[in-house]
Amino acid sequence: MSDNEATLPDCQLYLISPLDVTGSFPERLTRALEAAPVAAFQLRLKDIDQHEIARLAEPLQRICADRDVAFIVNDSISLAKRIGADGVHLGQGDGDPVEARKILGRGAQIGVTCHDSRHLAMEAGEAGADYVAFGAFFPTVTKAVEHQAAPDLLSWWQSLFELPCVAIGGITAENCAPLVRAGADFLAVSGAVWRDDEAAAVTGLHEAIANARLA
Ligand SMILES: Cc1ncc(COP(=O)(O)OP(=O)(O)O)c(N)n1
Ligand SMILES: Cc1nc(C(=O)O)sc1CCOP(=O)(O)O
Ligand SMILES: [Mg+2]
Repeated sequence: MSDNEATLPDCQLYLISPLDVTGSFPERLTRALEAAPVAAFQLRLKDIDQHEIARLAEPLQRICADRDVAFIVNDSISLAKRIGADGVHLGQGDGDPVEARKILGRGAQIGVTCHDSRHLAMEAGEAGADYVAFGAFFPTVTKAVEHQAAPDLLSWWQSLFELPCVAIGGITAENCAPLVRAGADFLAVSGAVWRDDEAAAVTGLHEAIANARLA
């Protein structure tokens, strides 16, 4: 192990779903999860009613469970509860982490979007979140973003707090090194995985993380 590797936290992949998980998506998810280690998968669907999301979630949840990948639901505490997800990701307008903890229990993984804000992240930590998410680090077409984060936010967080931090927004194998080297515990990635060959993309990200830790 190099000196750099010893001082950096482990950095794991956290995949975010595309908005369409119908058709061949379950096969694509399987390929992605079998290409290289992935820690978590977030089901991020928009403008679809909860019954339909629950129906779409079922095979994906099974694929994740079979491979020990945490299955996180975006936006909705009630949906996470209903389908027995491993956790929920909450944006600033999506609900209270304290309430999520009461409803989902001690074992649930609760993540909170903190944009580029140290204050929001400390608040989320105090509210009992299991991770804080900072972003967007790079331009993204997956979502219209209003906040831009820089790697020094990750270094600052890492130097002061034990709570894991997630980096999100436009992350690719080509641009992820500064985030890994700044101490991101997880890289959350959507477009770079699903826009083309998902297995090659996951392998590429995994290799890029390993190389960044060695450099
Ligand atoms: C890991 C992770 N980080 C941030 C987000 C963004 O959440 P939010 O701000 O609620 O925006 P939407 O994803 O709901 O559009 C996320 N989903 N996951
Ligand atoms: C869902 C999401 N939240 C962001 C934030 O900054 O909070 S950026 C983002 C999009 C992530 O997808 P991609 O990897 O395709 O950029
Ligand atoms: Mg949200």
